[in-house]
Amino acid sequence: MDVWPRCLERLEAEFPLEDVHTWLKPLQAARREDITVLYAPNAFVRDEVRARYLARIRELLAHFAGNGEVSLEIGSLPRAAPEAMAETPISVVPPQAPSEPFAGNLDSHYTFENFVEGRSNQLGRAAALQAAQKPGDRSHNPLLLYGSTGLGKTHLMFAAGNAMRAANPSMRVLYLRSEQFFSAMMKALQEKAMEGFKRQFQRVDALLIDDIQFFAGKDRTQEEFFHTFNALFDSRQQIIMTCDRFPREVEGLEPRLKSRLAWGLSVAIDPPDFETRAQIVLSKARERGAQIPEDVAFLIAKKMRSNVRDLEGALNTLAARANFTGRAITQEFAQETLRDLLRAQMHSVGIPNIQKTVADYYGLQIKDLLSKRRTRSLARPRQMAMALAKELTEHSLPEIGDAFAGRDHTTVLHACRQIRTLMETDGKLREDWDKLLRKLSE
Ligand SMILES: Nc1ncnc2c1ncn2[C@@H]1O[C@H](COP(=O)(O)OP(=O)(O)OP(=O)(O)O)[C@@H](O)[C@H]1O
Repeated sequence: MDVWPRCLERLEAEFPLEDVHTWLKPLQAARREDITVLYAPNAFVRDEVRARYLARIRELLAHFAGNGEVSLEIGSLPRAAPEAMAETPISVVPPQAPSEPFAGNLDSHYTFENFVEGRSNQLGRAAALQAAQKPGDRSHNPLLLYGSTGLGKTHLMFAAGNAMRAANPSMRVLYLRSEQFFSAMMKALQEKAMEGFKRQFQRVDALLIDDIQFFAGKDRTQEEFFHTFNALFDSRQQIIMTCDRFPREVEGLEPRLKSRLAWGLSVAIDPPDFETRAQIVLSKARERGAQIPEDVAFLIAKKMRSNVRDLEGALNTLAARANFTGRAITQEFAQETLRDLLRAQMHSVGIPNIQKTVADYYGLQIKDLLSKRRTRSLARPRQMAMALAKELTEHSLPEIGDAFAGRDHTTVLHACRQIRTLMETDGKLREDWDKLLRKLSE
């Protein structure tokens, strides 16, 4: 069946590599009469694929095979050995004899070496490195990396796990998405096998748990996780977790769990700045052997601000199209290929949106922001809003000036310079800038 590899190639360009490896690569495809049958190795994968990818798979099959009908089943192709799974649903730790080395389930692709460091992720990287070098040390146990989607939290978590195993190959590092913890626990409950479920964690030296916001509202899972957490913590096993926001802001997480999560070190990962974004594009291009000129990397970095996954998606689209058409990746080619993607990004933020966000952030009215009053409590937020408009939109300085009650373009220029200079010395202002950028990029 040659249609599935082509679909998979597309899916690889569209979804994060880690997800493709976990959910899509393990699928096996066959044709039955006129429909495509996809075999998932277990119910867990089947359900995840159904929920997250099936709609897109249907579209791609319709495109490549002329028929998008698909049946998603559990099983494997006759005679074909199913691919090894990164995880099994009930036994979260791969089964093995005590004397065997721990197989682990880390994605070895994600390392510190291929993580591009910038101001936005410097602390997170340093913390993950520390955890890797001194696992279990109270100064960074548990380590919690938080920030919005696609900013490299999972990458850093894997990098820490891989570094632990590189330094000490016998180290047993287990990676679990929170959904996996949940599903395995539910299954253990149904099968009255909770003791076995709990025991598994005693065998690991470090536990990496991704996206703990998923636990919100799931009381029994939280309780179980709480006990697992305590047991690991007490015996000085390193715990690394990620969350899409600061846990205190996650509604539906139990207070005692929230407080426990904050025991060690919590570090925010912010959206990368322009230079870091450009470096990431260049680094990812090198990794996949694509020839991307710097000006194209700058173009992508300038237009796509919110998340690294989107940057990667843009790069993958370019590389795939260049491969397909045999054309070189130039500025013109990139503009043409990414036109819709770039337009969608630009639409998302306009000057009125920036003014409203900044006004709300500082507790002001928009009319104050636009007024002629020059008190410092108004002037600084106003400058911030202008600088953000320059950073986030394609509007010229005179256009931005116009949108701020007809100010001159030199005023806007001054605001941009002022904010840039202050950011070097004023930590609070820098933090405001980062938070506003994050809000506007969501
Ligand atoms: N600084 C960076 N250097 C290199 N690659 C990066 C960097 N930041 C993010 N990435 C890449 O971006 C992609 C998304 O990152 P990752 O999956 O770690 O995000 P995340 O923050 O865990 O998102 P989510 O909350 O959605 O799980 C990955 O392919 C990762 O390698």
